[in-house]
Amino acid sequence: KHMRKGGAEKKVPPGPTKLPFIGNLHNLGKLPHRSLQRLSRHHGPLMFLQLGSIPTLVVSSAEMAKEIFKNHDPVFSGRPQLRAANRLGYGSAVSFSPYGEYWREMRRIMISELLSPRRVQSFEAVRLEEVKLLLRSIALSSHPVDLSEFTLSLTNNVVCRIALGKRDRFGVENNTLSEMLKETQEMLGGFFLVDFFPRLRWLGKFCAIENRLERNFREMDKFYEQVIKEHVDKHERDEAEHEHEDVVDVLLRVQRDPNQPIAITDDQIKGVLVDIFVAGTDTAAATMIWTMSELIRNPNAMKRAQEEIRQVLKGKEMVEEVDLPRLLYFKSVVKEALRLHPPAPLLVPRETTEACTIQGFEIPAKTRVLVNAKSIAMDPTCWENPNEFLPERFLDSPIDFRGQHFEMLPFGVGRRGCPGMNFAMPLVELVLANLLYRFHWELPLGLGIQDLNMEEAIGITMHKRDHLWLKATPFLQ
Ligand code: HEM
Repeated sequence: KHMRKGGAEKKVPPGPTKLPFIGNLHNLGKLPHRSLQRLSRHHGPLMFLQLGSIPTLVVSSAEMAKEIFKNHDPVFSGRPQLRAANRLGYGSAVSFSPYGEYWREMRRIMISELLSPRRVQSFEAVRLEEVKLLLRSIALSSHPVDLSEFTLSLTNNVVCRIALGKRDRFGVENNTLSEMLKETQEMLGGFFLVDFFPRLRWLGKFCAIENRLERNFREMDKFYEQVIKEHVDKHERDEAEHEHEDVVDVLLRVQRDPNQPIAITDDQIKGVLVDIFVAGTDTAAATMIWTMSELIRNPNAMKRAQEEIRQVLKGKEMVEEVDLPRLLYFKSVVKEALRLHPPAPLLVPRETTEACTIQGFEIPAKTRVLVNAKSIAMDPTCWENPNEFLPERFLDSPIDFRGQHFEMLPFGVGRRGCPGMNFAMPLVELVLANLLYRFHWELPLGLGIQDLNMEEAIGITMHKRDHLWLKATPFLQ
C-alpha cells in the first residue's frame, strides 16, 4: 500500500486485498455499484482498488465527493479512453473525450447551441405531441401496458425528432434505430479486456465482443452517414428553416461557420449525436420507470401527487410545461426517485489528470475514478431513513439534484457534470405528470405490491430489470 514519490512515502487509500494478475476485478460482481457500496462499508468512502492493471479510486460519501470536487475538480475531470466508448463515439463524443481543448470547445458548442434554454423551449411542441400520442395509446389499450417499452420508445422518438428531425421509424438493414442503440448501450456496458489490461491489446482482438462492436459501429456509421447526407441535401435545396433547425442542422451550420475556433469534422458531428442518443434516451426513460414503480409501492405518495396535480390543473385537458413549477410535491417525488435510483449509478468514469493528495492519501496520475452516486445518496450521515421513499423530505429542504449539493449527484458534478439536465427534466416531468393526471394506475390483476420486483438490470444505465406492466384506467376529467 505504499508508493514512493519524490523520496517521500505516501499511502494510497485502503481497499480490499488484490489477487495476482486480476487485482480486484473479481470484487465487481454483476452490479458493480452494489458490490462497491458493500465494500466501501468496510474500507471507507475513499477506497483504492486495482481493476486488472488499472489503479481505481472509488468515492462513496458526500463528504469525500465535496472534498474532491470543491478543491480538485480539474484534476478529476479526465475520462479514461475505453474501448467501446472510443470506437462508437468516433473518439469525438463530448462525454468520453479527454480533458482538454477539443472537449472544452465541443462542450461549449453543445451547451450554447443545442442545450440552451431557448433551444430546449423551442422543442416544447415536440414533447407535447409525443406525450399526447403516448396518452392516446395507453387510453386505447384495455390490457395492462408495458410502461418500460412505452417510455423508452417515447424518449427515443423525442430525441430523434430533436436531433434528426424525424421519428424513429427507420434504421439500416431492417434494424430500427432503437434496436441499434440497444446494442450500443450493451457494448458500452460490456467487458473489454483492453480496458483493464492495456498491455494485452493484441489479445483483445480475438474476443467475440470485438466483432459485435465492429458490427454495431458499421451499422450506426451507415445510419449517421445517411442522416448527414439528407441534411446536407436539404440545405442545398435551401429547405432548412432556421426556426426549426434540428441538431444535425445546427452542427452543419457550425461546421460551415468560418468564425468558429475549431473546424468540426463529420466524425465529430457523429460523436455529438452519439452523446445525445446514448446520454439522453435510456437515462430519461429509466427515471420515469423508477418513479412510477416507487409510486405504485407507495400508494400514499401516489395519492398525494395525483391530488396535487388535479388541484393545480383544475380540469385542463393535459399538463403543460408552464404548470410544472407549481407541482411542488410532484417534483419532490421525482427528486426522491432520482436519489434512490440514479440512472447512472457510477456516473461516467473519470481519470485523474495528475497526481494529487486527498486527506493525506496519494492519488496517482491516471487513476480511474468511480463516483458511487448511489452510495452517496444513501449515506446515513446525510439522510434520515436513507432506504425509504419519502418525497416529503424535499418539501422544505434546499437540496437539489443539480450538482451543487453533494448529498445527491444523479447528474454528476463539476465541469464534467451533465449538460443535458435542463433538456431531460422537462420531458421526464411532463410525461410523469400527465400519466398521473390522466390515469389511475395499478398492478395487473392478482398482483400485490410485494410482487413488484425492484431489481436493477446490468448495464451502464441502471434500468429496472423487469419491465413495469401496469393497468391504466382513465380518469374522467
Ligand atoms: C435523466 C436524464 C439524465 C441523467 C440522469 C444524466 C446523467 C449524467 C451523468 C451522471 C453524467 C456524468 C457526469 C459526471 O461525470 O459528473 C452525464 C454526462 C453527460 N450527459 Fe447526461 N444525463 C441525463 C440526460 C442527458 C441528456 C438528455 C443529454 C443530452 C441531450 C445528456 C448529455 C450528457 C453529456 C454530453 C455528458 C458528458 C459531459 C462531459 O463529459 O463533459 N444527458 N449525464
